[in-house]
Amino acid sequence: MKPIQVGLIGLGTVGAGVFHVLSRNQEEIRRRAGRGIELVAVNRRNLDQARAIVGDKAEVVANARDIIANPAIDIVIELVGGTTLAKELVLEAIAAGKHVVTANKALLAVHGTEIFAAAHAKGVMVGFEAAVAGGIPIIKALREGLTGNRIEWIAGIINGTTNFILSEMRDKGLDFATVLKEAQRLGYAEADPTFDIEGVDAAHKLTIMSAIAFGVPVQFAKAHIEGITQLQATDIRYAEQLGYRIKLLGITRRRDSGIELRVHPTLVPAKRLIANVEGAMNAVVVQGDAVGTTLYYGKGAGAEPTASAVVADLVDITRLHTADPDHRVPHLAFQPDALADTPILPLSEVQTSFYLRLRVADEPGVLSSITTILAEHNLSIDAVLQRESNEGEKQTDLIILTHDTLEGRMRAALAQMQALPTVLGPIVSIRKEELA
Ligand SMILES: NC(=O)C1=CN([C@@H]2O[C@H](COP(=O)(O)OP(=O)(O)OC[C@H]3O[C@@H](n4cnc5c(N)ncnc54)[C@H](O)[C@@H]3O)[C@@H](O)[C@H]2O)C=CC1
Ligand SMILES: N[C@@H](CC=O)C(=O)O
Ligand code: NA
Repeated sequence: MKPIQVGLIGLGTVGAGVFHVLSRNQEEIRRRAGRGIELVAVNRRNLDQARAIVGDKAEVVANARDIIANPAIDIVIELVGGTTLAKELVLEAIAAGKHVVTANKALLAVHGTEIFAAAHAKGVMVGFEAAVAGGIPIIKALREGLTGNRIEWIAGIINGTTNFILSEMRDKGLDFATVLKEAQRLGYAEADPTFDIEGVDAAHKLTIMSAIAFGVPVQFAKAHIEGITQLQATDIRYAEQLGYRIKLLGITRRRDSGIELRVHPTLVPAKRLIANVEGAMNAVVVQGDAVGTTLYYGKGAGAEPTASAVVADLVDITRLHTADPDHRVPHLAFQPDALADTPILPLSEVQTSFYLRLRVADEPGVLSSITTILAEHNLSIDAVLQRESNEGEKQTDLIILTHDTLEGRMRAALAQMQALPTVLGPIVSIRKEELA
């Protein structure tokens, strides 16, 4: 049978990885897919650089739209990034009856509903395994491997740049700016690194996983997003003393009243496997009612790890090419007419526990005035750590770990504690998850 013909738009880091993996593993891929997969045309802004990568193995075309218009091409790979041109290209490819593979999480988190509806109507597939946690087959696991379960929650380290920054700050005592530069040099960071450090990239990926896990549309605009820019080395150290690590987690959890969708620095017990995921590695924990806890770990970024996922999607599409849309794996796991309208919860209704650090006057009665406020708001304390003050010092740090509560209650208590004359600086609060 004739090989399936593929065109690639955006031959950058990931695109070059796709070219190399497809070339290197050609024969094995053909045996798995039942048909050869041939990259016949590529496009990138700089044509000479494109030629330097593919040589005479694929045609370099000057206009991306020539790939979409080519009737011989069955699958278009979109790897240009961003949400403007990428959206146009993906929708045009779908309209032209092409299957699409993309690694673009920003595009799908924001415009996924429109794109998946267009693909379903046209009877084509959109593969996006590479968009979440790069090479880790988490979309496959959620959409296929775990379909027997009611998913309860997902918590993941899904941004390599920020995990690398936190690891390096903790292990080597380096400052934030130095480590960010290193992450950029190593190619982990997004073109605009604020997407990484402000938690936006993680929220894009979390939004996609949440939709698949709970059968709701993608709703990036409702995600609560905090990055790591406000995190201080002091809190990383105190957390360690209490047996916790601080990780930037994406958490989505089913509650009776709705779905939590949040990205923020989080204290995680140091004994959990996910607390020990270091550097640019990614890890996702999924809790299903039947399977219990499962953990997926691996490289969430980089040319070939990400290409591994892109090529897996090409194989899937090749295998499903002739199946009609109603009998394919649905884009968001649930059938498009079976998506639920379960609300995404406002932050005040999120349930979590807290680490608090208060700079307080070192005098009698301070601790009791604080615990009284916590008790008034029905907040119960899990542990307290008071740093011994040095002789002559008139202030000290008070660290409190709480049990689970509603975020809204904690906000009200924080406002009251902050107003105490004995509380001397802004109170630091970081959410804590036991993940068990
Ligand atoms: N680099 C990584 O580790 C990962 C990247 N992704 C996603 O994969 C996508 C691609 O990322 P990278 O390969 O890292 O980016 P990149 O910047 O290395 O590559 C993008 C390529 O698209 C080309 N391009 C941009 N605008 C174009 C236009 N108007 N016409 C033609 N070509 C154009 C650029 O010249 C460049 O070669 C993005 O959506 C990114 O978020 C996803 C997972 C991991
Ligand atoms: N910038 C991202 C790259 C992959 O998605 C990250 O750091 O994880
Ligand atoms: Na993946």
